[in-house]
Amino acid sequence: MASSISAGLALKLSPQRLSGKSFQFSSQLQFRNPSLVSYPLPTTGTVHVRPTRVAREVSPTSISDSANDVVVSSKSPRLEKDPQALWKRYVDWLYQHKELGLYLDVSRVGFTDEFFREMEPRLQKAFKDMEDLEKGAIANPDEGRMVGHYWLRNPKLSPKAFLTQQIENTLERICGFAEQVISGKIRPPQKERFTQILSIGIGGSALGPQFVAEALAPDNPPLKIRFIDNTDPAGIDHQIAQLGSELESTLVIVVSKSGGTPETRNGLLEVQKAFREAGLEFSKQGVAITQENSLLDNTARIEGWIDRFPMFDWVGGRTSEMSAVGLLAAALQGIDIREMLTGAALMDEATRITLVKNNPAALLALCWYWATDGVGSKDMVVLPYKDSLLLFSRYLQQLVMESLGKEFDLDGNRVNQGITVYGNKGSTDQHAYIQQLRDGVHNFFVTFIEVLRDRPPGHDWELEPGVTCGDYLFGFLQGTRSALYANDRESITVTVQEVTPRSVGALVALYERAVGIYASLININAYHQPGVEAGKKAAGEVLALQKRVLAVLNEASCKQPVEPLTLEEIADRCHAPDDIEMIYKIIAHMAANDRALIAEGSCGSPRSIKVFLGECNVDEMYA
Ligand SMILES: O=P(O)(O)OC[C@H]1O[C@](O)(CO)[C@@H](O)[C@@H]1O
Repeated sequence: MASSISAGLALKLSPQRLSGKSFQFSSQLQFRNPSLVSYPLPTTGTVHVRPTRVAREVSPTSISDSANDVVVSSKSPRLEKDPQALWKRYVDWLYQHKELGLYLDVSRVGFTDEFFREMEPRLQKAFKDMEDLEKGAIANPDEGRMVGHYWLRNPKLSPKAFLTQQIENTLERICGFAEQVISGKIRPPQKERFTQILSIGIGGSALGPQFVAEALAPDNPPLKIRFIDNTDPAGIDHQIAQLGSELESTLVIVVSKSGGTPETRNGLLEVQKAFREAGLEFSKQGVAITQENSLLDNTARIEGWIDRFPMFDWVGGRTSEMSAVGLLAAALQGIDIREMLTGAALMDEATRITLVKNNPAALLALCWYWATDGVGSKDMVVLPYKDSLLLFSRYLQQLVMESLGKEFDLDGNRVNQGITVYGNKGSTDQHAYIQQLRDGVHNFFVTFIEVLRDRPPGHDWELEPGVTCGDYLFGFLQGTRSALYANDRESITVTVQEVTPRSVGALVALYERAVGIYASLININAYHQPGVEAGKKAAGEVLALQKRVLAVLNEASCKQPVEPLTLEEIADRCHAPDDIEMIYKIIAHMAANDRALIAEGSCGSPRSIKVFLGECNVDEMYA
């Protein structure tokens, strides 16, 4: 029987208390987390709270459902504040990986022992899922493929000997190629050696290499890297202009697993045009990283580019940092890629341990579940206190959000899962948005990334008695952590000794595994991205409509005299009256780029516009 909820206040429902119950409610009721209720959410009526979610108790709450009345008040969870009890919690839960010099502190996340016990069987299932994955289970049912990024750092783990061979051969080829490029054995036609890398790719084909370049490239790398990761023409022009005459000594690496991503294709075409205009032969300076037989692979083969490296079907874009995608660029910048692989392999071993307390990825996943109620109710703010780790949050944004942000769970239930990730670096962000984190809306938890080594040995100095510049950075991290906690804002701290290829490899592996475990806890497929397709498809439709608009305008512009058209007329002649808004946007964009001319009116008042093309393309008319 349905209970009635009388609450005009913002509330946080405790899923365990309300689990499985139905409630009458009025429009006054606001759900702080609408995803806890079944869809769609009406303004009046009955809601059903999804059963069987293991989540935190909201404490203290005043839920009284006597006489069918449920009054729920919102209070932050009470976190332990007694210094001695906190110290005990810190010590009891501190995770350390000795060989990696990595620590994980989850003491400032307030999960209870009861929660931990309840999650234990689900974590054991997650470990089993991860084990199956590593053994080659089809973990991506709708794409019918294995998920094997773990094999990249331990090829012997792969379920087939030929895969082991492929991974090892590719690594050898990457190292050999990088050596030859750096030594000048492989060189551009008109220069002694390559000095620059221009990497073209997007998403998982860019974010890892960008993060690693920022984190690990030496001050004077053998080859400097820059990226084209968008189809923004001005952005592309900027990169090419920055290269200037060094285009002659630029190695262009085109990275695309599918080999057909439009942004990457466009970047390639733009760069090839720049090469032509500079009188350079692109094929002598181009390298492809892509799946065998993709469009990009075939193009590179037919055009005779310098080399091609494989992207394996069983490595997803967002987990491809330890494949050729990340390793080739890193090796060319003089980064020790075998150390990166070692760091990742060590972390992989550590995160296979089935004792939750000794498994840092499981601890992370557990904290995420606690902090977000297992439904993404809070955002993950990632704050590395180290400039070189600036791009870690952006890298994690794709890894976490593209993996976990799913509409349906594995049983087909609509769940709209995910965890929002953002952040830049500390202490810089302290002067931007930490104010809100401390005092404002409580919709996040923080992950601090701490680096113990401030500078290479021998370079430190005290800028005031007893205090270095790095002490300030340390102080700001600790201070922010304390200040947030004092106001019931939870945080995790990951600490590494230094930013090295090994620790960066370990961090990548840590988060890859945490995402895998968390995906299992919330029962979603972390290895596909069906939502991305919707945007791609819609973009394709816009471009198709633009072609029709152009054809209609061309026909009218070829008339004598030219016939400027209103938006309604264009929409009518395109047989797309419902698309008039999009047609308006297409015209406004074309007009801003001098490709359509406004004969009458202005874009500010769409109904007034009459438009035509500056030139009549007769060939187009009869095409
Ligand atoms: O490497 P590709 O195939 O060009 O894809 C780039 C990115 O696009 C996505 O598929 C999303 O569209 C990401 O998952 C991927 O990393």
